[in-house]
Amino acid sequence: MSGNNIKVVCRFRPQNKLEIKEGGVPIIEISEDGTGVSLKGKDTSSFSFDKCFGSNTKQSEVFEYSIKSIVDDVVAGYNGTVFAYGQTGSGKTFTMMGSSIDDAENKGIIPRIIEQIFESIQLAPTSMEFTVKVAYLEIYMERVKDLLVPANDNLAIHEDKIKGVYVKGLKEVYVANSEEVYDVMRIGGNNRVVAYTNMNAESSRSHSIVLVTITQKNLDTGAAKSGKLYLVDLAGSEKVGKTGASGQTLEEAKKINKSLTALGMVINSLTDGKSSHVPYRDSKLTRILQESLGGNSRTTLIINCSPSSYNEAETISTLRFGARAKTIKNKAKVNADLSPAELKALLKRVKTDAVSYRAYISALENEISQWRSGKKVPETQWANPDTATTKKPNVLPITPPQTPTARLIEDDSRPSTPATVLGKDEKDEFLKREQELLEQIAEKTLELQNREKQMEDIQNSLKEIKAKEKESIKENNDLLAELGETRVKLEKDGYNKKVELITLDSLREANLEYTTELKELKATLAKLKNDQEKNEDSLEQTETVRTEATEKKDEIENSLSLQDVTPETVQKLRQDLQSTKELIEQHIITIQKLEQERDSLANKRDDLETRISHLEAEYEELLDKTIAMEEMDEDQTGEQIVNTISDLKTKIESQYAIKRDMQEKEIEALRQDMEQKVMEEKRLSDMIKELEAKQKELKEKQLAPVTQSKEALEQKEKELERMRKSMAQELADFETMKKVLLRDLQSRCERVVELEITLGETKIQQNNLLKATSSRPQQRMAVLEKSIEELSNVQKQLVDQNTKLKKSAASADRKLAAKNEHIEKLEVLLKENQEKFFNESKKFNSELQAIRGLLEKARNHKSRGGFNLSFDFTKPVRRDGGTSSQTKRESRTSWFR
Ligand SMILES: Nc1ncnc2c1ncn2[C@@H]1O[C@H](COP(=O)(O)OP(=O)(O)OP(=O)(O)O)[C@@H](O)[C@H]1O
Repeated sequence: MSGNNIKVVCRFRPQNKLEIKEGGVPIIEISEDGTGVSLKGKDTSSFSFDKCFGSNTKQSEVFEYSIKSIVDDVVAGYNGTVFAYGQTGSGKTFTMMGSSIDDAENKGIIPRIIEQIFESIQLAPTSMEFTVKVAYLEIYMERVKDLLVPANDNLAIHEDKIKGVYVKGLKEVYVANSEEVYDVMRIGGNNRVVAYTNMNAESSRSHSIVLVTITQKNLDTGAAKSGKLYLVDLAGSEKVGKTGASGQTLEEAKKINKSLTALGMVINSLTDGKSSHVPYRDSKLTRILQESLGGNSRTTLIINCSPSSYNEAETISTLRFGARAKTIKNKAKVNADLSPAELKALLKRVKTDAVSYRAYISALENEISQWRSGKKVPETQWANPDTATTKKPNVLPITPPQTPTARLIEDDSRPSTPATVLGKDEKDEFLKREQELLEQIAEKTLELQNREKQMEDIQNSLKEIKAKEKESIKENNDLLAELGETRVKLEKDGYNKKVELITLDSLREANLEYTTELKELKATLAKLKNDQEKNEDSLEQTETVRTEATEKKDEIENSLSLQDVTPETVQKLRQDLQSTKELIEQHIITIQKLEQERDSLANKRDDLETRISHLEAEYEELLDKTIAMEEMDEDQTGEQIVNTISDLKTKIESQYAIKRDMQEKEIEALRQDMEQKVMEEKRLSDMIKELEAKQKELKEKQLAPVTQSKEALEQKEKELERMRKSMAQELADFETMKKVLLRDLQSRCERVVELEITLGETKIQQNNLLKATSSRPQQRMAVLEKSIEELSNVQKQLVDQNTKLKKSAASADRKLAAKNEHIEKLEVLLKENQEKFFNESKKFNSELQAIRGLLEKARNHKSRGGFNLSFDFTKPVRRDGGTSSQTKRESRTSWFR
C-alpha cells in the first residue's frame, strides 16, 4: 500500500460563440512547463496542476498524458477513476466522450481508454485471461438510475467487505471488444436522451458514470486480480442561479447540486487535515466514488474550464476545486487475492517471525531490566535477534504481544542497543505489518468461510435445480411418451374412422343390394303365388270337368246297364275311352312336369336359402367387424363418433332384423307355397290315380255290357229263328209284336241319338278340358320358367354384389395395411424424437455435471483464495485474440466478478 495524490489536470476549451459575442476574451496563460496556469482578468490568480492543457490541445494529448497510465494501472489490478469537473459547457463531455466515437481525431478519453484496455489485453501474456464488464449509470436528483435498464431508476448503494461499495442490481454487460463497449454506451446514451426528453430536463444537471471492471487470471498460477475504472462526467458545477436551472424549484436545484456539494465537502475533509470524518454518505455520488477519493484508487481529475473573461468567476472556482482536490492522497493497491496456500505460508512465516520477535523482545526486556537494576550486561550477552530466534523457537503462543509497543517507543534511552538489530520504527512498522497481516489473514479466513458457505449454498441449490431438472426431464419424457402415444392413437383413430366409414358404406351398399334382392324375391314369390292361384283355378276347373265327366260316365253306365248297346255305341264308347285315356296321359305328363317344376323350385329354394345363409353370415361378419371397431374406438373417439356409430349400428341392426324377418317370412312363405304345391301335386296324383281307377272301372264296365249284348243277340237270333218259325205260325202276333218292337226301337233310337248328342257334348267338354289341362301347365311352365329366369338374374346380381363386396373388402384390407404401415412409420418417427429428446436431456445432464465439476473446482480454488462466483455469461479475452470459446467459458472458475 502506498499513498498517492490525485492527479489533477486542467483543460481549457476554446472560447465559444456566446463568450465572443458577449465580448469575452481569453484570460488564461499556461506556464511553459504546462503545470501552471494564470488568470489575468479582473484579478490575477495562479494555479498549478499536474498538467494544464490549452484551448488547442488535442484529445490524444490529454489522453496520453493524463489517462493512459491509469488504464495500465487498472489492467494491472488497481482501481482507477477519471473525473471531469467543470461548469456547464466547459467541455466535460467533449473531454470524456469526444464529439463522436467514430471521429478518430476528436473521440474522447473514454473510447481511447476502452481501446487501450483491449490493446493491453492483446499485449498481455497468453497465460493471462481477462474479462471486461461495463455498466452505465447516472445520478440525477439523488436517484441512481441504470442507463442500461432504465426501469431501474432508484438503485440502492451497498457496501460489503468483499465488493466494497457497489450499486445493487446494476446491470453489468460483459464485452469482448471496443465495439461492444460502444454499443453499450450508445444504448445507455439513448436511454439518457429519452429520459431527459420525457422529463423536460437537462443532461448537464446529472452525473453520468461509466464503470469498467477488468478481471484477469493467470491460467498457469491461478493468481487473479481485478480493477475497476470509474469514468465520471459530472454535472455542471456552476451556481444554480447563473444557469437559471430552468423549471426547477430551489429545492430541486439543491437536490441536483447535492452530490456536487457533497463532493466538495468530501474533498475539503480529505484535504484540510483536521476532519476525522469524511462525509461520503452525504450523497450518492460521493458514496459510489468513495474509493476514488482518498481510498483505494488511482484517480485523475480533469478540470474543464472556459478560457474566457466572460466565465472568469466560474473558471476560478473550478480551478480552486481542482487545486484542493490535488492534495487528496489515495491509497491505491493492487486488488490481488492471495491463494489459500499463499495465505497459509504467509501466516506460518508471520507466526515464526512473531515467535522470534517475541523471544527477542523478552531477551531485550531481560537485558533492559538488568541495565535498569544497575547491572552491567556484557556485550556478548546483549540481546540478539538471531540468538533469540534460535533459543526459543515455536514456544510462544500466537497471541498479541503482552508488552505494549508504546513502552518500547517511550523507552528509547538504551545507550548501546544496536540499531542494526531492530530499530524502534522498524519494530513498530513490523508489528504494524504483523497486525495488518493477521487482520488480512483473519479477513481472508472469514472470507473463505463465507465463500465456502456460499459454495455450499450454491451446491445445494444446484442439487435442488438438478433434482428439479431431473424431475422435469422425467415429466417431459413422460409427457412426450404420452404425446407420442396420443398421436399414434389419434392416427389410429383417424384411420379406424376411415375404415369404419368405408365399412359402413359397404354395409349400406350391401343392405341396398339385399333390399333390392328381397324386392325381386318378393316379386318372384308374388308371381309364383299368382301362378299357384291360376293352377288352383285350373285344378278347380279340372275337378269340375272331372265331376261332370264322372256324372256323364255314370249316366252312360246307367244307360248302358239299362239298354242294349249297339256296335256304333260301343264304337263311340271306345272312342270316348281312347280320348279319356289320352286325356289321362296328358294329365300324367302335366303332373310329371309339375313334379319336375316342384323339384326345380325346391332346388332353387335350397339355393336361395343357402345364399341367404351365406349373405347372413357375411352380414354378421361385417356387423361383428363394425361392432369390434366401435368397441376399439369407444374410449378414443369423440362423443359424436360414438353416437353416430351407435345410431348406424342400431339402424343396421334394425334393417338387418327387418330384412332377416322378411327373408324368414319369405322363406316361410316359400316353404308354405312349396308344401301347398306338394299337397296339390299329391292331390293331383290322387286324382289321377282315382281317374285311372275309374277309367279302369269304366273299361271293365264297358267290356262287360258288350259281352253281355253278344250273348243276348245270339239268344235273340235264336229266339227270332224260333220266332220266325213260330211267326210263320203266328204271323199276326209277330206282326203286332214287330210293330211294338219297331216303336220300342224307334224310341230307343231316339234315346241313342240323345246319348250321341250327350256324348258329343261330353267330347267337346273333354276336348275343352284337354285343351284347358294342356294349355294351363304350359302357361304355368312359362311363368315358372320366367320366375326361374328372374331368380337366376337375382342370383347373378347377388353373385356380382358378393364379388363387389369381396373387392371392397380387399381394398379395405389394402387400406388397412397402408395405414398400418403409416402408423408404424409415425411410431418410428416418434421413437426417434423421443431418443433425440433423451439424448438432449443426457447432454444437458452432462453439462450440468460439468458445471458442477467447475463449481467443485471453483471451491477448490476458493480454498486457495479466489473471487466471487457468477453464472453470468462472461466473455473472457486473451492475447490470442477474440472472446474465448464456450468451452473456455465453461472452464472458468471463480475468479470473475
Ligand atoms: N477542447 C475543446 N475543443 C473544441 N470544442 C470544445 C472543447 N471542449 C468543449 N468544446 C465544445 O463546447 C461545447 C460544450 O461542450 P460540452 O458539451 O462537452 O460541455 P459540458 O461541460 O459537457 O456541458 P454539460 O455540463 O452541459 O454537459 C460543445 O459544443 C463542444 O464541442
